[in-house]
Amino acid sequence: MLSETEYIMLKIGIIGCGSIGTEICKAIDAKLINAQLVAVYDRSEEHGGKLLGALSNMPRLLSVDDLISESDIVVECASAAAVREYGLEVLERGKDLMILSVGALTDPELLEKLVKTAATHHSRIYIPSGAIAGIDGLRSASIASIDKVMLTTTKNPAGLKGAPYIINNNIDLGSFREKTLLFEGNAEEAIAAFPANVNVAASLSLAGIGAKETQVRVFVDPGAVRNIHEITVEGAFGKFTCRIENVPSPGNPRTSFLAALSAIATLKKITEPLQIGT
Ligand SMILES: NC(=O)C1=CN([C@@H]2O[C@H](COP(=O)(O)OP(=O)(O)OC[C@H]3O[C@@H](n4cnc5c(N)ncnc54)[C@H](OP(=O)(O)O)[C@@H]3O)[C@@H](O)[C@H]2O)C=CC1
Ligand SMILES: O=C([O-])CC(=O)C(=O)O
Repeated sequence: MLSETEYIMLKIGIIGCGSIGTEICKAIDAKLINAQLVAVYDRSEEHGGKLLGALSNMPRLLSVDDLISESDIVVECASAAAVREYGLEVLERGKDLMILSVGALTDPELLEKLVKTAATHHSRIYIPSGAIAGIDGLRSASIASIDKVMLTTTKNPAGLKGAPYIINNNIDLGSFREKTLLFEGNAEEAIAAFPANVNVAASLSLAGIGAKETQVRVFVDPGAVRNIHEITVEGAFGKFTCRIENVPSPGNPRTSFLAALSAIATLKKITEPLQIGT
């Protein structure tokens, strides 16, 4: 947990130097956030080196151990495996943790361990809204009863390439000529099937009624130039629907640009006195 003076200049360490990590680092470099980028880490030396080359105020490329020591908050933007490998250690050492690979938290044991560890060590876990809007409304709505949360995701074949569901079912992504339903299930099943494509299903689950009750549909559309997420929530408050047409990141067609912007906005929120939104 940060003291009042430390809020003045948050020390950030980034695990994962891919498309989201790069955008966050560039935002800190451009002084969009009142924070210091102290260290980055990536298992790919190439990605780490490329990122450093794109920054004017170069952070250090450190081991995870040293990165945690140097940081007030560690931002995971690598993979669900990275959450499992490093999440607990960050929190045990009293540092805050931001998680982008939210799908990791559909494992109830890991979620419980992380939350308990954060509570014991007075650290916080931040989950940005990521590539969707509507998390604020869902959190408010979930104070009363919720009857339904449904996510419908539509991506171009390039945005679904490499997913376990595609590989295990021998799906030829090049064979689709029109928008087609590929998958229907709950958020837990969706994360297992598309771990790098529907982390947003995990965020919705955490904000709402859990991964078993949150419904997910995944469409492939060869004509889609954007990553589209449609969200329907119904409950005691009434009903809302939300449709986000995301521009994919240039470096990773699976990941929407909004996901990186959301992480940047969350870091800004941590450093600023005025807190807007639920
Ligand atoms: N919450 C949300 O709304 C969203 C979440 N995401 C998730 O955020 C994460 C980052 O996305 P993105 O930046 O697009 O991903 P990228 O693939 O562009 O970058 C991830 C980087 O992290 C590295 N990496 C992966 N696992 C580890 C590990 N265990 N230890 C160290 N480095 C690791 C990768 O190396 P290598 O190339 O060798 O794998 C790669 O360099 C992903 O898990 C993605 O699924 C994405 C979009 C939206
Ligand atoms: O970026 C997106 O559109 C969503 C995504 O990949 C995810 O939630 O994992």
